[in-house]
Amino acid sequence: MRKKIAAANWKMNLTLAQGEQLINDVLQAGIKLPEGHEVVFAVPFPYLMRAKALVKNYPGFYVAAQNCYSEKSGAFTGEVSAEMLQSIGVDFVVLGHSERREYFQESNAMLAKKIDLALANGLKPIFCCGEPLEIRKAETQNEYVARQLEESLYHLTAEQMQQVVIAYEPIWAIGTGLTASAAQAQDMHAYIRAQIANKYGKEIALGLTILYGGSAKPSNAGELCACPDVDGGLIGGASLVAADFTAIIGKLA
Ligand SMILES: O=C(CO)COP(=O)(O)O
Repeated sequence: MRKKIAAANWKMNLTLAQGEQLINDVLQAGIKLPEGHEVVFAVPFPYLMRAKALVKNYPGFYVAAQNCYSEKSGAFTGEVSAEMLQSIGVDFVVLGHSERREYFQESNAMLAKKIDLALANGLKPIFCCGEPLEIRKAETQNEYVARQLEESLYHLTAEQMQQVVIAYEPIWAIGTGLTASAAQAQDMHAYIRAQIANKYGKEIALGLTILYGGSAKPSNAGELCACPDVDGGLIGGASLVAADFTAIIGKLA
């Protein structure tokens, strides 16, 4: 059975005190995670060690970085390597978020290098893909996402692919209040799984966790998570409110 994941992406929000409070509120909510369900907090770099210490004794709770650099080490002032993240006990790393692609010019090729470094350092990549509005309007979203997968992931071995989590985040749904309908999410998730099956075989595709992201909230998470190919969510705005994120964790099906 593939893993179901509720991942919080705080982006560039919250002070350390606010973040600690939020994690503690979620941990204290008394959630009993069923076998195979995981919760991930993708927090800003300066909070990673603290976040890891907070979740350490809670099975099924993990931390993620929101990025890492595409080179191993060296003279890259201000950047953070995958090895550094591993050295402080980080579990996952979000790679290829559309905000990084747009504001920091991250290309599919650069992301392929980040994926390799993450995997080489024992980090599980949460690889984000998804189309902008004009592509959705032109109904070419499948080709667009297929290319993102191909150019950043298809050099991986089958064994490496098993460590990857994919997050489908249609850009037009991020932070806009516009959610993909359950049917739109299911269609794309099924398409992604079929692409992975073509490349890596059915078994690996069936084991792949594919998250949905884009204005997910307690009121729509149940319907989204009930889709057969939606294995959880990568949650932005609603993950900043403990009660909302806790409610979404409860909707993992
Ligand atoms: O980008 C997202 C998660 O990575 C989604 O953000 P929102 O949930 O705020 O739309």
